[in-house]
Amino acid sequence: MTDLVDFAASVARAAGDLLLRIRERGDLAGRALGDRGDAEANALILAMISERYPDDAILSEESRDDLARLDCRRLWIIDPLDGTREYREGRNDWAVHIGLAIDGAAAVGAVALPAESLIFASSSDLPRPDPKKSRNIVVSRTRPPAIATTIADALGATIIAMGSAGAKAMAVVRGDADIYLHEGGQHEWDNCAPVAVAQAAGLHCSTLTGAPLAYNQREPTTPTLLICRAELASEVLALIDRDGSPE
Ligand SMILES: Nc1ncnc2c1ncn2[C@@H]1O[C@H](COP(=O)(O)O)[C@@H](OP(=O)(O)O)[C@H]1O
Ligand SMILES: [Mg+2]
Repeated sequence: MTDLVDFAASVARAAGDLLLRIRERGDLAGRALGDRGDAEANALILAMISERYPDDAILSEESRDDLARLDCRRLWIIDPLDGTREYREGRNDWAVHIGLAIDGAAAVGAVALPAESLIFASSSDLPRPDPKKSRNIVVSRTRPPAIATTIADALGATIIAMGSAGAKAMAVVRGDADIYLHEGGQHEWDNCAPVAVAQAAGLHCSTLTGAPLAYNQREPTTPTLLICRAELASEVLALIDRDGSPE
């Protein structure tokens, strides 16, 4: 497994460096910048994975979905640029996701936060921050879930809006936040690598009903997402249940 984790991290690093170079060139802006970053990072990632692991299937946000993946035990699930909006805006909260699902579970992952020169991988040397007295909940900048307010009120927590599923999940891994909540749907590439890293860091990962997250599904979507400190999971899930299930 170490080889796979190191490889995922090296791919995330290479794609992140490329995305930084494209943005720093300064010749593109807005949608054109996002499109160029998506396309070039995707091409680099696909080339690196297919050269090293030619028998593995790949699911990418930026490539046609080949359903032959359903017959493969191993599926690389990649988002070359998660938080495209934030990348285009010159912000730091965007990420590269390199995940590997094995038998439908998020087994290996690397998440790069290139604008912060950080890479997180599903290895054992992840930060294990101590719980703080004050609580933070990270949510989407553009699609904050209504349930976050109920949970923030109950826990006395502060809601922080941030772009990118990877950046939010890594905020919990780093200890900057305690809970990441999402509803309204995502695709498997938005959360496979972040969940692999979060699980390796000992965090709770599930849907908002507490159901396990599944990967390499025919329809590669995730209804809702909860990533939080393990000791908060039952309280948060009970609050969501009491409020009325979002699914
Ligand atoms: N309701 C929804 N349906 C599909 N994808 C969603 C979604 N809400 C968020 N996402 C995706 O999840 C990622 C993180 O979103 P957010 O920053 O709002 O939390 C984004 O990925 P991309 O930037 O790769 O498109 C976004 O497109
Ligand atoms: Mg994404």
